[in-house]
Amino acid sequence: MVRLLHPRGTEISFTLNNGVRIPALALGTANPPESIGGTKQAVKTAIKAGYRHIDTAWAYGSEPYVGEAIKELLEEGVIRREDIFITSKVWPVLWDDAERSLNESLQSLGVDYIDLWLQHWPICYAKVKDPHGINGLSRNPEKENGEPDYETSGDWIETYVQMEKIYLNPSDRRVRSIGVSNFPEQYLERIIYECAVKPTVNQVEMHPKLPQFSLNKFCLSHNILTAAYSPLGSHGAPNTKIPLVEELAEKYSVSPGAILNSYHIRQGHLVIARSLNNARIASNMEFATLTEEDLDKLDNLGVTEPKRYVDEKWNAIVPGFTGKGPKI
Ligand SMILES: NC(=O)C1=CN([C@@H]2O[C@H](COP(=O)(O)OP(=O)(O)OC[C@H]3O[C@@H](n4cnc5c(N)ncnc54)[C@H](OP(=O)(O)O)[C@@H]3O)[C@@H](O)[C@H]2O)C=CC1
Ligand SMILES: O=C1O[C@H](CO)[C@@H](O)[C@@H]1O
Repeated sequence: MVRLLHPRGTEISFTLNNGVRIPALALGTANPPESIGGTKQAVKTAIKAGYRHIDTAWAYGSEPYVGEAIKELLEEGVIRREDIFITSKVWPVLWDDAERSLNESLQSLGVDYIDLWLQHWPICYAKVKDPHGINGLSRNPEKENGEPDYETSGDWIETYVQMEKIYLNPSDRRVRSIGVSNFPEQYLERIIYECAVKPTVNQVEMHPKLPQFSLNKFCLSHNILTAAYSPLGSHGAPNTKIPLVEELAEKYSVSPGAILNSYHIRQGHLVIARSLNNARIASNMEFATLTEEDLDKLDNLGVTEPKRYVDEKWNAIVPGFTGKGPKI
């Protein structure tokens, strides 16, 4: 007999510091350009399987496909808008125009509100026209020498200030919660000190090889939820091949992807895993009640085999962000 063990990762939710409920497991949609069209089917498959949280961003180019999937699911009566949770983000080229970012995300997604809206990175990029970019703007503008083209007169906090203004306007219902992404502790401290609205979430790369102990401790003490991106190790899912992860998958009769997701959910963190494959979308939903001993062993990988997979050039200009990009 096949026994269906509950809960699944998709059935667990947490409460943000503003009282909004958030499903613990999200489907990621930062799909590579060559397969971005598959996002629509992946979202439909995921929602039909039980996912209730989709993570996207202005910069991913996936919002129109997420939007098409939602439209069809609503038409088919599979869900109502209020049954699903959508996270989107403001990319640093729109650091001084959060309003434009929000309007374009809403338009692409075909919805009239976003559940969680994040500042994607605490940096300011120059706006450079690019017909092949996102909505006519280069996603990662570069100078002639190949260095990132930053808006040096900009202050990254401006983005959050604009976001909180929209969030705080009682007659504006377009955003239910706001938060940040890729923020080290000292950046969070500045927001907490200078802004009126504490971020609900800080979305960062996190997995056993990058357990983010200090940042998690800080966020917990400020009632900010951490969300783990690239839990599987990003492209090709190298973390699913870690022997300890495979061993635990066998012990709990779940997939390695489920072990990696459960590692976060079990500790009260959100997790975002991406897949375009129906079977993997389903297997990533499984949940294992990992013991403290299992968690300790997984945590130890961060000491013995530390690894960051998403290491963009611009990481280096965010002091405290432990990327390995070139110092500029
Ligand atoms: N805020 C930020 O700056 C960032 C946010 N993110 C968000 O987090 C999401 C997840 O991170 P991401 O970097 O995409 O990578 P993930 O760690 O989710 O890994 C995705 C890769 O794993 C494969 N995969 C998925 N499930 C399994 C499985 N069970 N077994 C084996 N392989 C599997 C996928 O391939 P396949 O499709 O073939 O299954 C894909 O190649 C993003 O999509 C995005 O939404 C990501 C990076 C940065
Ligand atoms: O969200 C994001 O996704 C890409 C990597 O997949 C990264 O540039 C950005 O922070």
